[in-house]
Amino acid sequence: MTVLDVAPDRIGSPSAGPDSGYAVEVEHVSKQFFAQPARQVQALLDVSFKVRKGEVIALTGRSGCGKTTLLRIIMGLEQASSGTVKVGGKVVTGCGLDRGIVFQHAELLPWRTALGNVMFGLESRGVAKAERVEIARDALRLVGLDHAMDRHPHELSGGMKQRVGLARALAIDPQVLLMDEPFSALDAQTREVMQQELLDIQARTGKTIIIVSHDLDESVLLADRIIAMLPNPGRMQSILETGMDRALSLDELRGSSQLVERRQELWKLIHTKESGEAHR
Ligand SMILES: Nc1ncnc2c1ncn2[C@@H]1O[C@H](COP(=O)(O)OP(=O)(O)OP(=O)(O)O)[C@@H](O)[C@H]1O
Repeated sequence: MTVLDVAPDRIGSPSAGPDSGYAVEVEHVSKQFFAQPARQVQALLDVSFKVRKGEVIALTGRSGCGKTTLLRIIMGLEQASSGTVKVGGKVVTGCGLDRGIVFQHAELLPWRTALGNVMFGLESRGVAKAERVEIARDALRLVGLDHAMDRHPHELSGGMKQRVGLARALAIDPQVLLMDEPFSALDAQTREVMQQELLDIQARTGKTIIIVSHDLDESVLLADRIIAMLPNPGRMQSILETGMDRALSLDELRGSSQLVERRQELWKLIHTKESGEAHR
């Protein structure tokens, strides 16, 4: 047992809002960027969906369909031009302790150890030092880095760095874990190991997870539901239930006909033309 299993409010939870029963509610979110005075990019147009507590959702689509922008808006790193996002029934107005984020590259502080990096996020949140150490150790154990807590980033492999990034996000015990292409920079074998570990951690902690991925297999394997998105303007095409049997390991699912069928279905959805035809 770790602190992450047993003490959800150890670090302090965000002020409670009315509980809608959903972990995340995205309501009519649009986003325009004004890249140059005369050039407006419609990164997102009227995106709405709800995420149940403990659900794993993938945001998938071709390059430029607004996946990262949507994740950043949910995180509170970017403001929607219109529409709202609620987390635990509370409108998002900026970053908060109820959300943790993992990026494609962990961006660790090079002068700090793995433990020091995980503790860093807790420092700015005013957690007492003894408690910081304990929570950071628990988080690093959860991601399988018991043996490497005192190593600096240059002594860690790519997969280990991503594990530290995951531990850093989990240490604040967020209600929702947001992940932006977290495994795409890893070699294929490490990626497969980490995908399984993520689902194991999810099963243990019950975290709600929203993961951005352009990898269709990864989306189908990890998610309960997939938000299929289209570009120009960035928008939702549809929501696909993956229906994967969670009693099976990812290794077992990788060889299944169900995965092949769902991947093909998803490919068609994200390559839909306005007319409804699929193109290559
Ligand atoms: N800060 C910004 N300023 C101007 N345009 C932006 C900005 N951020 C994103 N965009 C534009 O918004 C659109 C959506 O970008 P976003 O990065 O969210 O897409 P994505 O689906 O995550 O793409 P990829 O899969 O290539 O990472 C793109 O056209 C992009 O060029």
